[in-house]
Amino acid sequence: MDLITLGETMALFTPSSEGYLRYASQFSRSFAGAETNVAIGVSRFGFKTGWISKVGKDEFGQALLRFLRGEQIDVSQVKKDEEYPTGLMFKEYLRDNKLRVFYYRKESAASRLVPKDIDETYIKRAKYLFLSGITPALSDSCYETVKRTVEVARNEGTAIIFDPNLRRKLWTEDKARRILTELSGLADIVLPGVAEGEFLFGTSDVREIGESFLELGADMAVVKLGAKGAHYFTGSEHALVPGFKVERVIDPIGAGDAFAAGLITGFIENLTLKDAVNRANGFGAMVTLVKGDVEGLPERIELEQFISKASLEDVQR
Ligand SMILES: O=C(O)C(=O)C[C@H](O)[C@H](O)CO
Repeated sequence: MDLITLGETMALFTPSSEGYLRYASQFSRSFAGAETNVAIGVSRFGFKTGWISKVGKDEFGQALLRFLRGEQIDVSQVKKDEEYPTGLMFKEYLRDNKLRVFYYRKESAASRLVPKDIDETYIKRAKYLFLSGITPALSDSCYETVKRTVEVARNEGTAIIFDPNLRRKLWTEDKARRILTELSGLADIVLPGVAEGEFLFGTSDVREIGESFLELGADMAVVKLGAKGAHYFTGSEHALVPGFKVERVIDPIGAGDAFAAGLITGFIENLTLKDAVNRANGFGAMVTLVKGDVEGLPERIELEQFISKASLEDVQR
């Protein structure tokens, strides 16, 4: 297995109209979950991925598993909960590109994950483990499950990639800061945005943020700047890899997950760090061109065309 992930994915309802959700009557249904977004991105590049979770024994759970199998993701480690449902999420598009999300995930099947749901041999078989700061926010037992997974990965040499993915709606600031700091220090590679760095360390200085993650114990930090690109930091290297120009952002949600997916494909292929971050920037940019979290995740040929077109435009400028 090249990559495994652990987390919650919900049925996502997107209204066909703009304005307050109270007035919306028609929705399209897809799925949303940072960890499956990452797995889908890596899988579309031809690598073997798996997802560990729980879904309800309900129609949305069934649909989700069918969708992920269609993306070639191994779902053998997904349990079906008899009692608790698959979580739901709604998006609301307001004026001036303001977007709100509403969760119906309290007491969801995934929030009932417990450490004994983790098959240690499955973690051992993977090269990379991707985790986000969303999962430990779901419940105390999810936090314990993440901790156990991290412990197994560290013992077995599976590299841990952690995106703090701060979700303020899910927990208190104090708890979020304490647990995100703890998990960042246990990861090999951390992928924060500047806002998350500021939340954890009280500074918006990119260099200070990158170095603070290394001081916590990570081997590498890649600080994402959105369209401007990303800075990578290791003990010996630090550089900015500029992002790609995008004419019009259609939907920025999922760009961070796409970035993680692109970076992981680069690591699997042993690209140089600069090339891996450049690819990650390409993934992130491409996802914003299309509505939805995963609809814009590229296949290899599409990414190559996107990057070579962007380089050509740079040369002509
Ligand atoms: O907010 C969450 O919990 C999600 O995982 C849903 C979103 O689609 C995801 O975060 C996008 O990164």
